[in-house]
Amino acid sequence: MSGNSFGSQLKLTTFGESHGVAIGGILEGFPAGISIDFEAVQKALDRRKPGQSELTTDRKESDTVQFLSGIFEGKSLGTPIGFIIPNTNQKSKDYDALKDVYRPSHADYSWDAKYGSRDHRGGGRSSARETACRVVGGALAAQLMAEVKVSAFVQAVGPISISVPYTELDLSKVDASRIRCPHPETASSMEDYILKLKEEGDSAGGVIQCVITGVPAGWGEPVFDKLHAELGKAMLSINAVKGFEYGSGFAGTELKGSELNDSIESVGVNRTNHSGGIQGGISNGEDIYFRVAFKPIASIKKKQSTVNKSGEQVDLEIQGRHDPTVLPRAVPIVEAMAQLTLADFMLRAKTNRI
Ligand SMILES: Cc1cc2nc3c(=O)[nH]c(=O)nc-3n(C[C@H](O)[C@H](O)[C@H](O)COP(=O)(O)O)c2cc1C
Ligand SMILES: C=C(O[C@@H]1CC(C(=O)O)=C[C@@H](OP(=O)(O)O)[C@H]1O)C(=O)O
Repeated sequence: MSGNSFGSQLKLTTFGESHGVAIGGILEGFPAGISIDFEAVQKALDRRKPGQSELTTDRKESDTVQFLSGIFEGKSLGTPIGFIIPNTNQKSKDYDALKDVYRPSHADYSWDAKYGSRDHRGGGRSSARETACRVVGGALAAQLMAEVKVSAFVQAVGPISISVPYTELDLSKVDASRIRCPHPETASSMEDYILKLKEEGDSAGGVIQCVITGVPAGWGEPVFDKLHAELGKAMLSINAVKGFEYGSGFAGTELKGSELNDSIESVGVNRTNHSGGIQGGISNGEDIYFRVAFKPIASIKKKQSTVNKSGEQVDLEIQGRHDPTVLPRAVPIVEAMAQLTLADFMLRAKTNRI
């Protein structure tokens, strides 16, 4: 299996299945001499871990990370940082009924078609459990970029969305609601909507917006490795992601050039930021902002019709501990993938000019 690594200069490789002994990762290219803030890493993991509230899966994991290498006396050595997170609360019996039955819109059939066999328990390696390792990598990457602030929040759940731009939101309040939406009235409607669908045995999708401040002009490699292209890959590699747009995105196509162009006030300062802080694949020093679309969770209790491995029709009512929506737990995953992408480009930028 290839494709378990992300990044160029700073590279995260992850391994492990949801119901195996542990998941883990190796972060290569992390510079030596950095004092590691272990508390910040655990705090990020706590925001992603399962079992947080009735808006998330009931699986209870402490997601305590154990560092195995690359750190000595609290500082990075410049050598690969290896780590594991034990799996402690698997309920593999929940998946017995799914061994030979394909869940609609999960990864069951496509994995079987590709590999001929799979660890069906908890979705195996296709489970979003793997994303805990990305959060460790992201929290370490963030420690290389003191000036950069990455803030994600839930902007929409199903048909309910925040109607004001991010510039009018207090992003320090994201964690004030369980859904991680910084607009209190909208957050409450979002939670009601999710809980109603959960009661009906259904699930909800939505949109996460991410805002990044403090990136200087000059990060991003302008041909294949454009900053927005790598951010797009980072986001689209997260489980259940269906779309990515940055800056004016799809809505910008309805404007004229004269309306969309960011008119220039002075060198490095624009009057608007429809570009989303990226021009020609390179950061221009303004806020970077993008949106990520997540589909509703595939594993729902509501009756669905599917087939088993032998091709027989089966009625399926999925049991087990599933998230009614990915959104609140996906917020720290989006942040982590953005942090990994940015730190990689920060290190790459250091070789651009002597
Ligand atoms: C934070 C998070 C939690 C998730 N929890 C579940 C879950 O409990 N049940 C489920 O069926 N899918 C869950 N997913 C989505 C699946 O992992 C994903 O749909 C599956 O791997 C198939 O991949 P795809 O939807 O990207 O095609 C979750 C995704 C994320 C990001
Ligand atoms: C365990 C996590 O989330 C899991 C993601 C997931 C899926 O299909 O992606 C399915 C569920 O797995 P299980 O049935 O084993 O509880 C979630 O709980 C986690 O994020 O750490």
